[in-house]
Amino acid sequence: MAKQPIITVKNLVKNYGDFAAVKGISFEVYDGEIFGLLGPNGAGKTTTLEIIETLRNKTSGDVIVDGFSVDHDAAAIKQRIGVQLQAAGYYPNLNLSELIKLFCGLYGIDKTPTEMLEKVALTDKAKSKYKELSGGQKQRFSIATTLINNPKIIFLDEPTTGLDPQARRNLWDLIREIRDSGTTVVITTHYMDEAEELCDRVAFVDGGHIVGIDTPNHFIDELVASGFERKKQVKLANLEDVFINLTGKEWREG
Ligand SMILES: Nc1ncnc2c1ncn2[C@@H]1O[C@H](COP(=O)(O)OP(=O)(O)OP(=O)(O)O)[C@@H](O)[C@H]1O
Repeated sequence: MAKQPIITVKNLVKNYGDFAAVKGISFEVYDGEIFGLLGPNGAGKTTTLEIIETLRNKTSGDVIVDGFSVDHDAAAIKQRIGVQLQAAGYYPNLNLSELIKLFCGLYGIDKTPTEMLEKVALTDKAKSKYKELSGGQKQRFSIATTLINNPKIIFLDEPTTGLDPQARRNLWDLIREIRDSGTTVVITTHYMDEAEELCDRVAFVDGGHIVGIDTPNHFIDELVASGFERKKQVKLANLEDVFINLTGKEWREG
C-alpha cells in the first residue's frame, strides 16, 4: 500500500536576520511512522519542528500538516498535534493528576488522569509533583500530556537525553506502542543507536539542508555496499548490554 504523507514540507526557508538556519528543505512524513530528524547541534532541526508545530513563523516555503496549511489553518493543526513541553511548562504546585486535569480542561477533553497515567506506567505517582519524578518518569509524564487531545502526530524533541539505559529502552517501547496505536511520531535525537532501533525513516539535517532521507537499514546497506567497513571487529555485546544484564530491564522509580 502506498505511504500517505501526513506532513509535507516544501522548500522551507527560515532566516534569523542575516543568518539562514533552514535553507530550502523538502520532505514528507508518512502517516503511522516514527520519523527521525537527525543532525549536529545547530543544524536546524528544532527550528524546522517548531515551524511545523505552528510555534514559529517561516520565512518562505509550504508546510502542510494533515491537509492543513501552517499559513491559514494553525488552529486546526494545533488540535491535531501533541508537542512535548519542557519542564518549565508545568505548574510546580500541582501533582500529576491535577496537571492532567488542567490539560484536559485546556483542551476541553473529558479524560481521567488515571487513564492517561496508565498509558505511561505512572498511576502510582498520581499524587507526586513533577519535580519529584526521576528523569525517565518526567519524560513519560510529558509524553502522556502530548496524548491528551488524541493527536494524529506527536513531536518529541530529544526525549531520551540524560536517561539511563533501562529508562531509554522503556521509552522506546512506549514510543513504539504509541506508533502502533496509530499516532505518527516525529522525533529528534543525537543518539544514532536510538534512531537505528526506533525510527522507521530518518532525515539527516546539516547546515540547514537535508543531506539524506531513508530507512536506517537502507542507509546502512548502501554504505556497506559502497565498500565501507568498520575498522574494528564489532563485539557481540557492548557495555550497555552488560549494564542491562547486571541491573535488569524494569522501570526504575528512584
Ligand atoms: N531565535 C533565534 N534567533 C537567532 N538564531 C537562532 C534562533 N533560534 C535558533 N537560531 C540559530 O539557528 C540555527 C539552528 O538552530 P536549531 O535550534 O534549529 O538547531 P538544532 O538542529 O535543533 O540544534 P540542537 O541539536 O543543538 O538542538 C543555530 O545556528 C541557532 O543558533
